[in-house]
Amino acid sequence: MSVSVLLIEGDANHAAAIAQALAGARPGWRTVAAATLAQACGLLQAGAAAAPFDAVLAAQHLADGTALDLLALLGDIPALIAVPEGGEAHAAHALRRGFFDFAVQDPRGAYLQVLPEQVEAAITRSAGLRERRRVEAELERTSALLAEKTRALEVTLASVSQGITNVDAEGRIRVHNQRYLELLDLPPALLEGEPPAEQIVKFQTERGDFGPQFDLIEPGARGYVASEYAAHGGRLQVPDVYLRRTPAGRYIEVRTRMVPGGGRVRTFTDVTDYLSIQEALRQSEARWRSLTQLSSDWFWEQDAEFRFVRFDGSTEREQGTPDVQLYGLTRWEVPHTGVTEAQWRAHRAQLEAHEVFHDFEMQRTAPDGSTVWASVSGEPIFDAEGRFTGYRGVARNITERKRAEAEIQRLAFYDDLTGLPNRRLLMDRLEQATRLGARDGAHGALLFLDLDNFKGINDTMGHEWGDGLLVQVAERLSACVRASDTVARLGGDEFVVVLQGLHALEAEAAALAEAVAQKILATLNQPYDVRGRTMHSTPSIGIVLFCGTEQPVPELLQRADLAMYQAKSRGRNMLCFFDLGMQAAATARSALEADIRAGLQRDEFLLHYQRVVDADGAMLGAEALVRWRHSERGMVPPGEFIAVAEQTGLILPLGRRVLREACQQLAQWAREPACAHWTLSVNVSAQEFRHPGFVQQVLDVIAETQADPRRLKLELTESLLLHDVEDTIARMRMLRARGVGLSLDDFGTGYSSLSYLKRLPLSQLKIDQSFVRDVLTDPSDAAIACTVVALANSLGLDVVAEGVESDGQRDFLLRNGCRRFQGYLFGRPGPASALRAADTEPPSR
Ligand SMILES: Nc1nc2c(ncn2[C@@H]2O[C@@H]3COP(=O)(O)O[C@H]4[C@@H](O)[C@H](n5cnc6c(=O)[nH]c(N)nc65)O[C@@H]4COP(=O)(O)O[C@H]3[C@H]2O)c(=O)[nH]1
Repeated sequence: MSVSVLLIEGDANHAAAIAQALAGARPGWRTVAAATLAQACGLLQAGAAAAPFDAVLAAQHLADGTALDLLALLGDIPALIAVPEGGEAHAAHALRRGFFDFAVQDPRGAYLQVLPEQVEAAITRSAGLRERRRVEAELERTSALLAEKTRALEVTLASVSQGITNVDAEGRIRVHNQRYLELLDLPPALLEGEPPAEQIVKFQTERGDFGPQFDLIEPGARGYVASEYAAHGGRLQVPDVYLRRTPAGRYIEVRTRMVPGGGRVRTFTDVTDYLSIQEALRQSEARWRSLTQLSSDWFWEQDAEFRFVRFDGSTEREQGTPDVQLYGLTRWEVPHTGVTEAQWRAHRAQLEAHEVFHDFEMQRTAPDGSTVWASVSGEPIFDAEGRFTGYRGVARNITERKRAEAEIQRLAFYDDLTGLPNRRLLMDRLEQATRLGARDGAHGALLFLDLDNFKGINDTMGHEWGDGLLVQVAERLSACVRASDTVARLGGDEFVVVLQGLHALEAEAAALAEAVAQKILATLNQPYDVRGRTMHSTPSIGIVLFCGTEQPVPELLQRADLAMYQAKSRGRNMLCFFDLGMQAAATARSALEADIRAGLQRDEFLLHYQRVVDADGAMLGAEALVRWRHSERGMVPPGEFIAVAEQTGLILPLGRRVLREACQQLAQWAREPACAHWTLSVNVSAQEFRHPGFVQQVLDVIAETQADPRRLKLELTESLLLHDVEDTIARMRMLRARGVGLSLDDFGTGYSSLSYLKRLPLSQLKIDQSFVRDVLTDPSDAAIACTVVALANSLGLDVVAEGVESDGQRDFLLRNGCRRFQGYLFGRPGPASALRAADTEPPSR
């Protein structure tokens, strides 16, 4: 073998000699001598780079601390130390410290004696030794690494939240962690000595861990039935993943993984919390499902660009649009109505500001053409980082509510029959019109219309025709004015037209208003075709101008109403502007009303009586005529207050008083033989007669006063026949059944219809004094008077002529069959006492 040796000796000559000797003994060896450590270092360094040495041989005296330095340079080559024979002890320290590998015997204590074989053997032994050392070092490092890894594994196993076991091919539990013991509540001692897994199962079985009470309620694919497991002694082939329940009530998910070599690793995970969260989630989803399925609301979600991405709930039914048509669209891209541009802008601004919004209402047309109203509320959605991801919310079909609202609005503000604004809306529009007038200085006009003959039409033809006429009048009125004007129906046959912005000058405005009113007159005068019948109707129109808010709206209406009455009293079918004279009359009327009220309270009303006589002038009875003994005005005749009493309803208390006094008078006469046969007529207004309690009131008064009903005659007027004739007849029959006489006053002046006359249970007709007055001079009045007498006779009724002032009149009437008379010719109305006194004397002619 060719060896390269570095020799180091403190003496250069010695070193060289040794090198030479070695080289001589082994030709081919390279022997290099170094006399100093520094030199040796240099050579070694050079050798490491170029021609490495196989060994270094040093003299014993170098086996001290300095050898350390040398050794540092030796690298991986054997280091020999030459020691004198038996001198190894000297080198022991260096050898022990590993500075040198071997001590080479030098029998004579000189290097010269170092044999090449010794160097070769040293090199060989050194190689083995080094290899062993290397292996040992490697082993040490590996076991240290293993120990470290084992520690790390143990720490890991101890810190994981799962229980873990490793069962080898023989079924012994080789590895387990603390968590495994905790989860299955196993005593640590049970796992000592790597016991067979069956031993654990046995322990658990004995403890009762697998009783039926731990069966999973819903074993399903992932669960297993604990009682079965026990029955199989733990040898049940369990699935790779299953769920078990522990006596502690925890749910453990067990996963088994086979490992190479036949063993298996099991993990035990406590999934109780997970399951309860899952259950809570399931419940929550079930709730959500119930909500969406049972509620008529629907739920929606949009992405960050406000496009629909999800719908839950009865959307198609309620929304009127299938979901699929809405996905990917924004709310404003879905065809809609009922939302103005400004409302959309406001809504989009809200969305862009990521604000919560409530009850945004919109309207869509469903595929079937119906209108669907929806109310939408929503809130923005943000992800975990707070980024806006869209909107979600709820929507509700509010079509019914909208319909109801519209209906309420219609009922509240519009007339049901004609669809025109009603009084409430009219008042509102009038307020607006007067405010507008105040701003722009233009006059407006209020036209108050009443149909002249409407009541007659309604009564004679029926309500259907009356309603039909009103609808057509409404249409014609609307056609006569501008869209900005208002046509309203106040009720019955009363209409109001509000004309706005006519003219700044009053005269001009009046002319314009009159033109419109004339147009209305002409239009409403045209014949109507109602339910196939041609009808005629005319209006009376009252007009009042307004400019600004000076006159309160109710007063304007009142003035127009007054003007309308004026138009009526001037002959109907005409228009009349309001003037202050009318106002004065109205004021006087309300003063009179207050006065009548006070008069009733002060008991200022009394009765005068006017005689009714037979052909011989003998007294048959009398007519009671009310008088008002006014504290300031003296005796006021009924002509001055009856009409107002009728208009204001005061006729009811007044009439009651008259009836009571008349009946008392009758009862009084009954007690006096001379007058016991007298009858007494009492005037009854249509309004009184129609009052629901009237018949009973008459009967009560009769009973109370003990008057003989057969002596009482109620004088009714023809105006009674204008309303509900059947009811009138029924009431009359009730009174007649109790013996009360009924007389038709003023016959021939009003609406008398012969057909009615036949059906009315009357006992007497009165010839109105307007016919009697001119009976001698006016042939037609004479003819009427004679006809009434003939009619009464043919119907078997008494007939009385009233207002007879002259013998001529009396004689004419007598000649023509009239046997009863009343009038100044026989006596003026006066107190009852005067009546009796007069009766004792011959009638004054
Ligand atoms: N020119 C003229 N007039 C004559 C003559 N004879 C009687 N008169 C008047 O003619 C009226 C007859 O009463 P009427 O037709 O029922 O008309 C009555 C009646 O409609 C009503 N009235 C009177 N009293 C009552 C009452 O107690 N209740 C009701 N509801 N109305 C009454 O007032 C009307 C007027 O009553 P009065 O002013 O008392 O006027 C009475 C009477 O004074 C005559 O020969 N020539």
